[in-house]
This record gives sequence, C-alpha cells and structure tokens, in this order.
Amino acid sequence: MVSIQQQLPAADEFPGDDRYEMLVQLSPDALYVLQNNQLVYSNVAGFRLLCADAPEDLIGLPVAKLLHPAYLAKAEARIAYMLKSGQAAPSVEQKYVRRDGHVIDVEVRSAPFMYAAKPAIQVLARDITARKAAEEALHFSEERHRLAAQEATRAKDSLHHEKIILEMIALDEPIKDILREVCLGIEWIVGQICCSISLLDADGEHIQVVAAPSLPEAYVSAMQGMAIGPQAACCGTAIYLNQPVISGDIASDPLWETLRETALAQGLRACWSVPVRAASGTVLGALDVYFTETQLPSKDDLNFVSNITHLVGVAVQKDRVERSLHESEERYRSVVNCLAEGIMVQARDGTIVACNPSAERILRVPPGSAVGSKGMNLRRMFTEDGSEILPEQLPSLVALRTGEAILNLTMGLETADGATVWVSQNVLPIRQAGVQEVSSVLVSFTDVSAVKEAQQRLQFLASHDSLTGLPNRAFLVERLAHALSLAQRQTHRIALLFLDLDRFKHVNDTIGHEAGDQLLQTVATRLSACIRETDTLARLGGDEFVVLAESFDDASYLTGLAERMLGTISEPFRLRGYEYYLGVSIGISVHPDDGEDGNTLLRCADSAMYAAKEDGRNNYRFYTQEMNARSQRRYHLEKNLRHALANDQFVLYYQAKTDLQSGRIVGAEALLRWRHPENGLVSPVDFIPVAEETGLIVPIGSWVLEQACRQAADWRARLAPHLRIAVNLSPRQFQDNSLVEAVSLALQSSGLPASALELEITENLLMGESDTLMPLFDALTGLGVGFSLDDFGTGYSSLSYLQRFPISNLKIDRSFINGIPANRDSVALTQTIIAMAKALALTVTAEGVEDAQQMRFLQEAGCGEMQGNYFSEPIAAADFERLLATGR
Ligand SMILES: Nc1nc2c(ncn2[C@@H]2O[C@@H]3COP(=O)(O)O[C@H]4[C@@H](O)[C@H](n5cnc6c(=O)[nH]c(N)nc65)O[C@@H]4COP(=O)(O)O[C@H]3[C@H]2O)c(=O)[nH]1
Repeated sequence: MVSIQQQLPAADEFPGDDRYEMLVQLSPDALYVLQNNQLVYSNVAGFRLLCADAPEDLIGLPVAKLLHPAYLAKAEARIAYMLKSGQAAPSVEQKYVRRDGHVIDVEVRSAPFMYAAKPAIQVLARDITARKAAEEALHFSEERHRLAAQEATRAKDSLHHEKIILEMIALDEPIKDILREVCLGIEWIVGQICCSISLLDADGEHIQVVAAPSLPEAYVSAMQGMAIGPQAACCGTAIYLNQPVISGDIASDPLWETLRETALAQGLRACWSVPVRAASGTVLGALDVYFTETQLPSKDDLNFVSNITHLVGVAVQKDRVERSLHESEERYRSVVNCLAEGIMVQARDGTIVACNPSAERILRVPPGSAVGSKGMNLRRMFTEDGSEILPEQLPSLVALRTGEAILNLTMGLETADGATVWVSQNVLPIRQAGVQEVSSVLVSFTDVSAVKEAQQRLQFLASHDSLTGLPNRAFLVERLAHALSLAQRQTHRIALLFLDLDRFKHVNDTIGHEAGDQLLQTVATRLSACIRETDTLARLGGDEFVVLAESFDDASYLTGLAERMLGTISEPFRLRGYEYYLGVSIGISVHPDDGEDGNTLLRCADSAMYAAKEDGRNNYRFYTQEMNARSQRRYHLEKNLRHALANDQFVLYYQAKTDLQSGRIVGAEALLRWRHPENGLVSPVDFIPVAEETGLIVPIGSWVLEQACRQAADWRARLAPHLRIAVNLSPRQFQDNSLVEAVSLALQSSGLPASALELEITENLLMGESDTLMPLFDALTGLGVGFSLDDFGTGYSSLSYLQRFPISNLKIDRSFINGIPANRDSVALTQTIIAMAKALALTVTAEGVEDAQQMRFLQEAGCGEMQGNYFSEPIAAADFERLLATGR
C-alpha cells in the first residue's frame, strides 16, 4: 500500500525554488496550505482575499476561523478524505470569513501534498462572491417571476371561482350546492388540502357541517353537532371567538383535545379555520382548511380563504333571508287559507290572481277554479235595497278606477247555482312601490248571510204579527204611507177596511187564551182568502184587523170585499170539538174622500166600525162625517179620563135594592158617575169600557170600593144597620194583584163588616182561567165578602160556574125583566132562574124593574129582591140618604 508521503508531491521544496515561489506568490488565485487543520501558508492573493495585511496575520489560524461554520463539518470531512486517500477532492463552493468579519463566497480546489515533509492540503481558492451575487440576483429574479406567475394563476383561478359562486348565488342554487362548490374550488386552488364549511345552529351553540366534499366521512360525523367553545378544535373555536384559528400541528395543539384522535386517524395533521360572518359581523359559521402534513397556512392562502368566506357569508345570509321570507310567506298563506274570510286579489284586467278556499266556498265556485279566471261567475249582484249593481259599478272596478278603498259594503250575490249569498266586503287598492296607478285590488269579504237572514227575520218580526203571521200595525202604517204617496201622485183611490170581531172577547174568555189564539189564526186565514194580492191584510192587535185596498175600480169592490169577509167569519169555527160563532163589524174609509193622511183614514175607518157595531154588529159601514164627531168624543174621553181621578171628578150614585116581600130597602148598588166639567154627568156605559181598555179601571175601582164602603158604614151607623152595599168589579181588576188588598183596605178603613159588602161580577170573568181566579175568590171570601153574579141569563148561565165559584146572589138581567109579562121566553127564563137559584140556595135580585106589573110577577115568582127605576133610579148619596130616612 502506498503511503501518503510517497504519493504526495514534495511541495515543501518550493520555498527554496524562487521561480516556483514567485509563481505561487503572483498567482491571482489565493493559495493556502493547511496542515493539522491550521493554515501554514498563504500567498499574497490568499491574505488579500481574507483581508489580512500580511501572511503572518493568517499563519497558525485554525481552519474553523477561516471557514463559515456552516461549511466546517463538510470541509473537515473533505480534508480527512483527501489526507487519507491522497486524492484531490472535487471543487466545491464554500464561504470564508474575512478578517474584517465579512463572509465571502469562494470556489475551492484542494489536493493533498507533502509540505515540509508532512502531509498537508493545498487549497486553491477563488473569490466568487460577485458571481454568486449575480447568480443569486438571477435566481431571485427567476423566483419572483415564478411566484408572480403562480400568483397570477391563483388570482385568475380565484376570480373564476368567485364568479362561479356569485352566479350560483344569483341563480338561487341550493345553498348546499353553493357551499360544496366553494370547498371544491378552494381545494383545487390551494391544492393538497381538504376544505369544509360548518354553520352555527339556531341555538347558537352547536354546529352542522354543511359542506365537506373531500373530508373523510368518519371525521365529518364526529364534527356534526359539535358544541362550539374556547377549545373546540379550529372550527368550534373560530366560531366561538369569531376570529381565525390556526393549528399547525393537530397532534400537539390543546384545541384538539376532543377531535384529535379522529382527525389524526383520518390523516389530518394541521388545520385552520376562518369565521363566516353576516354583513353585520355576526358569526354564521366557519370555513376550515385541513392539511395532511403539519404546516401553517401561507399568507396568500389565508387572504384567499378569508375573501371567499365573505362570499360564503353572503350566500348563507341570502339563503336564510329567503328561507325566512319563504317561511313567512308560507305562514301568511296558511293563515290566509285558514281564514273564514274570503280573500281575493284581482288584477287590473279583472283576472283573479289569488283566491283563498274560503272565497271559493262562500261564492260556491269549485276549489282551484277561481285563480286565472276573470270573475267568480256570479249571476247578479245587488245592494241592500235590492237594486242591481251594474258591471261598471262593481266595487273592485270602482276601486281600480278611483284608487279609493271601499269599506264595509254589504251586498247580495246570486251565485252560479242560483243561491243568494250576502257578503260584507272591503276592497283595498294595491299599488307597486313608487307607482301611483293601482295595479290590483285586494277584496276581502265575510259571509253575512246568516246575519242578513236574522236581520230580515227581525225585520219580519218587527213588521209582522207573531200569532197570525200577518203584517202588523207598523207595517200597515208604512205601507199605507207608501200607498198614499203613490195615490196622491197618480190620483187613484185607496181604502181602509177596519174589522173588529164581534163576541171574540166573550169566546176567548170562554175557551181560554190558547184556543182563542187558534181562533184568531183561523180568522186570519179566512180573511186572507178574501183579499187580492194587491190588498194588504194586517192585524192591529187583539181582534182588530185592517185591510188596505190599493187598487179598485169602484166602491162595489169594497162592498163585495166586506160581504165576503162577513160571510167567511159568520161560518162556525170548530175548536176542540165545539162550534163557536163570531161576527165582524167593518168600518170603511176611502182616500181622498175621507182623509189625506193615514192617521185620519184609520180613525175614520175605526169610527165607521163603531157605527157598524152600534148598528147591531156583524155588518159594515162606510165612514160619514157624523161618525167623526163621535170618534172625536171618544178620543177626548180617553184623554180626560186620565185626569178625572186626580181632579176629583168621580162621584158615586146609589140605587136601592128592596126586599120584594117587605118593600124595605135592604141594600144599595154603588154606580159610578163622571162629573165632567164640560160634558156634565157621563154614564159609566160610555167611559167604563175605555177605563178597562186603558187599565185605569184598577185605580178607579179601588176608589169606588173605598168610597162605597165608607158611605155604607156611615149609613149603617146612622140610618140602616142592616144595609148591604154592592160594588161592581171589572174582570180587568181581577188581573191586578192589588184587588184583595184594595178590598181589605176599604173594609178596614171604613169599618164596614165584610158581610155587608157584595161584589158584583159578570159571567165573562168566570169563563177565564180558574187556576188564577180561584185563589183570588178564596182570599176574598176569606175576608167575608159575598159575590153576586150580574147580568145573569145573558151569558152562558152555566150551572158549573155557580157550583165552582162562591156566588151567593144572582141578578136577573134587566133584558128579561123588560120582557115581563108579555114575552113568554122572558117569563119562562125568569122563572127558571129563580127556581135554579133556590135549588142552589142562592138569593135572587131582579134588575131593571120598571113597573108594578113586573114587581108583582117577581113577588109571585118568589124573587127575593128587586132593583129598578120603578122603586128608585140611581141617585146621589144625599138623595139616597133621604130615601133611607123615609124608611121605604
Ligand atoms: N133602563 C133601566 N136601567 C136601569 C134600571 N134600574 C137600573 N138601571 C141601570 O142598570 C145599570 C145597573 O148596573 P149594572 O148592571 O151593574 O151595569 C153597570 C155596571 O156594569 C157599570 N158600572 C157602573 N158603575 C160601575 C163601577 O163602579 N164599577 C164597574 N166596574 N162598573 C160599573 O156600568 C153599567 C151601567 O151602569 P148605569 O149606567 O149606572 O146603569 C145601571 C142602572 O142605572 C131600570 O129600571 N131601567
């Protein structure tokens, strides 16, 4: 094996060789000799290269002082290699440290050789600093160009990507597709990454991964629903802090406590997350970028992704706004669809552009058929007064034309199937923002048919009599006014026929009110059959009816009508197995002969009816002037009667009742008189019926009771200790709760024994409801008063009444006494009544005895008492007192 000394040239000789030495010294390249890792020789170029003043400044310096530390290890290995192998080493580039501290680039060629008999390394060094600088400048420039080109490509790609995303947003592509495209774009542009987008839940606490096209599924599932927080991987933390979060090494980053294992298992090593924000800055979610190597994002990547998150924010926010708009639209639609109110929107050309199910239901059109059609297929529209609404008057067209809203309009609609629907509607004009012209109208309406029907029913009830269904007085008055206004314009005649049933009160009292009502209904039906369509039959109340005849040629129509009505009412009425007979008295007045206005005509017809009644009932009379005076009188009577009691205008007359055997006065009947300041003494026959009708008979009757009892007590005390007093009671007084109290008060205040008071009642009263009457009779008999049945024989003379009610005396009506002795019927009847009374242990009083013949007959027939003008007319108290005093 060749030793290194043998192989190396013996260079230690060149110090002795001047020529060689000169060459070395003058060499433009630096030449150094290294021995034992120290510099042992340097030529001029050498020490100049290292900025030394003389070779001595360098000699002895270790290699480590000459070389840049970065090159030391390689240089030492190189030296060792050369010394060992004896081979020159390939040229290398190194960095030397000059004496002034500057570092210079050098190209070094080295070779081993023997120097001063020892192995050494000869180093030939050339300063290449300038070349290196030029090279570096070139490289830098190349790199800049490369980076600029790369940046330009990215910018182009980014722009293209953003354009795609913007187009997708503009085209309302599904948000999931947009976000997926964002991820794919970033992955492609950045390269070597996976990207995902997560959004914050509505609860503001959890996230949902909405796009992660390249992330492993296992990792995405682990992220799904993750809670945000200060240490919730990059995504949850970025959302929580609303700022970017970067993890260069998932394996060591404490943020990844929970997801670390899953992430690493899926090969994810680093991650960074940028918040996705709304325009307001509120965080909506985050965009994550994952690396499969531990690394940090470049500034460019960060900027690029940050820019993209703005677009993601816009897309997410737009989607949310649209979704909430859609939801609110849906809500409104479902509200509108559920409304009972009909809603329709009609465009300018009449096309229905929206219509809810209620509108279709109310207007009876098939579901779904309205939208797109020009109308609701209505046959007719009309206002509340029935007048037709013409097409150009349609509320929707009016609102479109005028731009004014129409509110609460009630109108009737005849639908395609012929039904009538009443609606209350509002029509509101709709204008586009900033446009004056009305683009469409909103029609909302409710079905008010039920209300309308109720209203019509109410109107019917208000204008019709509930018992018979005939028009009532109010309707008649209105109809009459209308007829009169027409008649005045067209100069034709109209007539009123005033009907009052004869004997109805009597029958009504007999059969009870329920049957009485049935009777009235039958009367109404029969009368209705007598009139023409143009006539109006109304019931005024009670048993009064009126016919308004509006068009007739002459009076013969009226007489024919009156006779038809007389005829139909004279037919028997069958009720509960019995036959009842009624009559009717009819008064007729004619416009314009008898009056210009309705009131006058009614009053005239009423007067004529009274005249018919006075003429024996069951006939008709046309009004005459004379009748007017009578009706005027009655009107004034009613008016004055109201003040008579307060003004002390009543006075009692007394008519004696004498014992037919002894001829002595045993009692007196109190008979009421009205001392009218102008008309003089008014007969009770004239005013009692009016007092009964008006109810005034109740206070008047109490006054009579009190007055009569006081007078009788006085006479009993002074003149006739056994005198009895009879007081007339009207059926109307029995309807008043105060009767028993009034009787007992009269007795108490006068001190008259109850047995001395006899209450005269008529059969009419007893025909009423015995359930309500009986307690009153019981209470009054309980007081001790007696009852006398007046006008006996004219009514039903029913035996059952006499047995049922506590009657103690019968008064034979003066119409029978009047017929004695000539009239055989009267004679027989009087005898029968006396016999019957005896059988029933009742006393009998004969009324209206006017002569001795009648008196004797009664005496013979066994009648107990008599009363009549033959003995004494009704006379004033003072006169009666004188009569008592004479003892007869
Ligand atoms: N032609 C004729 N008439 C005679 C004769 N004797 C008596 N009269 C009349 O016959 C009527 C008898 O009274 P009434 O039947 O109770 O009939 C009474 C009675 O129903 C009613 N009335 C009178 N005063 C009262 C009263 O205070 N209360 C009530 N509720 N009704 C009364 O008025 C009716 C008529 O009373 P007046 O006009 O006073 O008529 C009296 C009397 O004047 C006679 O011989 N010939």
